[in-house]
Amino acid sequence: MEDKVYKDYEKEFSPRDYLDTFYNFNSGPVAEREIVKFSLQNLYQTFSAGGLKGDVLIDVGSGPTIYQLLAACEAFREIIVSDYTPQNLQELQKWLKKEPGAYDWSSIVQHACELEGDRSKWQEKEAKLRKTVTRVLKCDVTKTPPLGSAQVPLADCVLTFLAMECACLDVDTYRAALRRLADLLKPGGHLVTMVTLGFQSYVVGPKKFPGVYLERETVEKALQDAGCQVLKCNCTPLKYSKALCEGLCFVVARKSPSA
Ligand SMILES: C[S@@+](CC[C@H](N)C(=O)[O-])C[C@H]1O[C@@H](n2cnc3c(N)ncnc32)[C@H](O)[C@@H]1O
Repeated sequence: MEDKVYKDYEKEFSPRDYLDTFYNFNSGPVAEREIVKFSLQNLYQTFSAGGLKGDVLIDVGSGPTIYQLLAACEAFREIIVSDYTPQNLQELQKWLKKEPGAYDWSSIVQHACELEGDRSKWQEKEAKLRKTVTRVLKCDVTKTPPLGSAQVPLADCVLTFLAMECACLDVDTYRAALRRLADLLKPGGHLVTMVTLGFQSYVVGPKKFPGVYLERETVEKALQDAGCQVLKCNCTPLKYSKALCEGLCFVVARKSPSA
């Protein structure tokens, strides 16, 4: 691997390399598979019966991935996905429109369905998710507003998985980005995030991308200072084989009802 660190997602990030590295559920590294399972389990617990639900969920920094929406698509009427990188948005559209060459998520979708009680319903789940995602938008969490000029309703839930620590290269930028995400929420809405802890960099194909080093306490404080109360913080020492990091943290926070 080169020592050079790439920061320009638009020029350098390959969605297919990313998917092949981190979401090759059947034949990829055990660590990456266990992390997907950890994510799906936490998402299932958060959005299944009796959990969070509502009209609109906005996923910020979706990347080229859909696994993070498999539980939520049962609980929200509409899902808006967004990412900074145009080629990621194209990769998402390919899957949503069932175009030739779209990434095969079926093993991961089957695992999500197994958690819900019936692995065989994976095709229905894919159809449900395709129907529930209504918009695919460009976003930049370092800008205000992060979704640019797109008119979006205030969300019942903002989801952001493994993206803020890549988009923001220092803690102040991370904290500002979380405040922007909280601004997308209705009062009392929920912010659900998965964060790589002790993060330094990750490898996508032949390229290394940087990130910000975050500790659990920094994440919790940033959420509180963005006007959110942390309801759940589930950390694991699981580490990617293709990233320099110390663990992961799944967090559910609630924006103050009076904000
Ligand atoms: C590690 S990927 C995470 C993708 C996906 N959410 C997942 O769970 O695998 C990091 C993502 O952050 C996005 N990103 C980078 N800079 C960004 C910015 N300024 N605003 C929003 N997203 C950004 C990248 O395009 C990339 O999709």
